[in-house]
Amino acid sequence: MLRKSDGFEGIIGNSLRMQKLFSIIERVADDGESTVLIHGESGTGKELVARAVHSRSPRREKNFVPVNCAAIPDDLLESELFGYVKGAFTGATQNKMGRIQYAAGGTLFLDEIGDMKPSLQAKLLRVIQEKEYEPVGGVKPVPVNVRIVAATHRNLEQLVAEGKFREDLYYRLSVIPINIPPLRERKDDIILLLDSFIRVFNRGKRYGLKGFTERALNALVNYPWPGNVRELENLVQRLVVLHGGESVDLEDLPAKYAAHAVQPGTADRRKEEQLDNLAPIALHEALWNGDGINFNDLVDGLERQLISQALARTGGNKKEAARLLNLKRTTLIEKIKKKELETGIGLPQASCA
Ligand SMILES: Nc1ncnc2c1ncn2[C@@H]1O[C@H](COP(=O)(O)OP(=O)(O)OP(=O)(O)O)[C@@H](O)[C@H]1O
Repeated sequence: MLRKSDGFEGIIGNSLRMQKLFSIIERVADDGESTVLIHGESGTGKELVARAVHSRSPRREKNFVPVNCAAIPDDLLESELFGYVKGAFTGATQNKMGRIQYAAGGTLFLDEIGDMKPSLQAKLLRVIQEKEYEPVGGVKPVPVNVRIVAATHRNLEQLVAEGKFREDLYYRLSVIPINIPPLRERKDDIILLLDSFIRVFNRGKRYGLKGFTERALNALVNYPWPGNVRELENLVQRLVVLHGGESVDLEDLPAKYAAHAVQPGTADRRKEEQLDNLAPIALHEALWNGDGINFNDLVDGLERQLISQALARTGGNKKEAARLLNLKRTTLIEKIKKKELETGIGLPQASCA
């Protein structure tokens, strides 16, 4: 069973980076007004984060309106966003409400904001600064109260430097920047995500996917996931269809994933790498904010993750998990009880053959 700490508003993750992200979302949502700029590679969950900001905010009773600026042709985007008045152009036989108006009182999510053309950037700036806009063909400004949450996978600062994005809009948008780390920088979340999507895609299936062998899991954890969580989600969906009723072994994975299998003899090197990696993870600068850190929570979170991952790798076998963790079995059992992990262990037996 997934525990509350394994995710937030449908965003799965319990790595330290994600825990930090969840607490930022909570603060930002409480504020309810400031403009937010979410940065992250494709498939990292930018829309999920934007939805979480909305549904935790005082605006939650009003609409959350997503607009993908890259998916709508430039000439249509203006009337989509701002609406138009009757007679504005041939074919405008009646007034049409724009998505900004539809989001009034709520949140307008502008995905791929880096693709917005300069004339629209100017109109958007007016919405943020003056809280008003003019529909296409309109002469009277219309007041609107909307929170703008924008997202991009591009480097907006660089676009500003290249003269492709308005500097004043950039500063207005990035009042609160939120950065979503790519999956390869939070590998601790991979097993949790696999488990979570297996549950989702197994639902209602006669023969659900049983899980992964340790060899397969190792390859997936090593893989760099350029398409991030979306790619992982798609892979699990495909495996559920192709291997329902079985466990997925290394040979069952598509070649590009299987190519990341751990070669025999590299285990010791990996252990050393893990030790080397531990310090930067634990001391990551992003953890620190003005109020300092919550030492006990962070240490507890790290222990929970290590225990859940060891249990996942051993199909819930505590003796084996204790061996992987180099802990006494009794110490591990004590920790599991103390942390109430007994019924909520990361993966069910079935998820890791
Ligand atoms: N942490 C997560 N937990 C659960 N599902 C996730 C997570 N991150 C992303 N997803 C899922 O991955 C898919 C892509 O997420 P989303 O559309 O929010 O990403 P995005 O960063 O906005 O991508 P793009 O930039 O390509 O639009 C969705 O199906 C979403 O539900």
